[in-house]
Amino acid sequence: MTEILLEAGAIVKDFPLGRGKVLRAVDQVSFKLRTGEILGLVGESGSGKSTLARILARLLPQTEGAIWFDKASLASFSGPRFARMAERRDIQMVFQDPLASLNPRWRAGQIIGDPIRRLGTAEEKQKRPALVAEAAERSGLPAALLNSFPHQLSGGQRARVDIARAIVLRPKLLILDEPTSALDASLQAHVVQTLMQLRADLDLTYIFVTHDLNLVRLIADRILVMQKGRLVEQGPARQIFDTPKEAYTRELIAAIPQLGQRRIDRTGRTPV
Ligand SMILES: Nc1ncnc2c1ncn2[C@@H]1O[C@H](COP(=O)(O)OP(=O)(O)OP(=O)(O)O)[C@@H](O)[C@H]1O
Repeated sequence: MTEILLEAGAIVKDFPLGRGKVLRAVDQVSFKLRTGEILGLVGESGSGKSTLARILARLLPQTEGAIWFDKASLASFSGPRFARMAERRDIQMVFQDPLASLNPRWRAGQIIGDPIRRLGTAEEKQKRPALVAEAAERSGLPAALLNSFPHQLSGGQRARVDIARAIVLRPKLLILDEPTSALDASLQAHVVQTLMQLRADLDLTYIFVTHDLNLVRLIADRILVMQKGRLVEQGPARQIFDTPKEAYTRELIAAIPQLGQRRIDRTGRTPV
């Protein structure tokens, strides 16, 4: 059995709606993530996936509950203090819409190197150009594009800039929030292939947030199913697809178009 990398205990997130009312976006979510796993987080739009992902990445504070990462409690480290912690560099997030998340005034190389500037050691800062070049290459971004601004890049290239930024400090965990949803199907497959290769090469653990159950079925080890902020079902991917317990999960699966039509190899090798 591999070690637990992250544990979430009864996470709750309330957003204030005014007049004392709140929207409970995440409701008592608990799960464990093992080192090396690909955990798929699925559920319909508005079910709380992105909110949970942002809480786990420490981009948003939870209202209640605890998060343990690599045996340390993150609950007591929030906001500015967490930003300077070693754990901050070990958990990185890849975003849904890189055009919205990448600084439009920075060149790709500057964006990729930004985590080094903020969180890197003196040695990493000195080696920044080489580390940026390596992360770009691993992410499939041609070196010639490091001088480009985000708007000068294609959607696929922007996704690769965001991935390179996320891996430049060699994190342990990547939280990927619909990283390919802005791309067309063939580009999606290429980017997922790159992610699988990176995971194998850099020993990464993934939490993959997606609407795309077809993709999750192909790549995830375990799946969490969310509905209205609650975790309604969790288990090994095969079990979730073959013998779903909840009616909601059965509905999600029934809505999948053309199950199994795409070919993505978890090891990162190009399918033959
Ligand atoms: N900053 C916020 N303030 C108020 N409500 C919010 C905020 N962020 C999210 N919500 C609400 O929380 C609920 C969960 O949203 P969330 O984005 O986490 O769902 P999701 O499952 O990721 O959806 P999608 O797949 O469409 O991205 C929604 O009702 C949403 O409107």
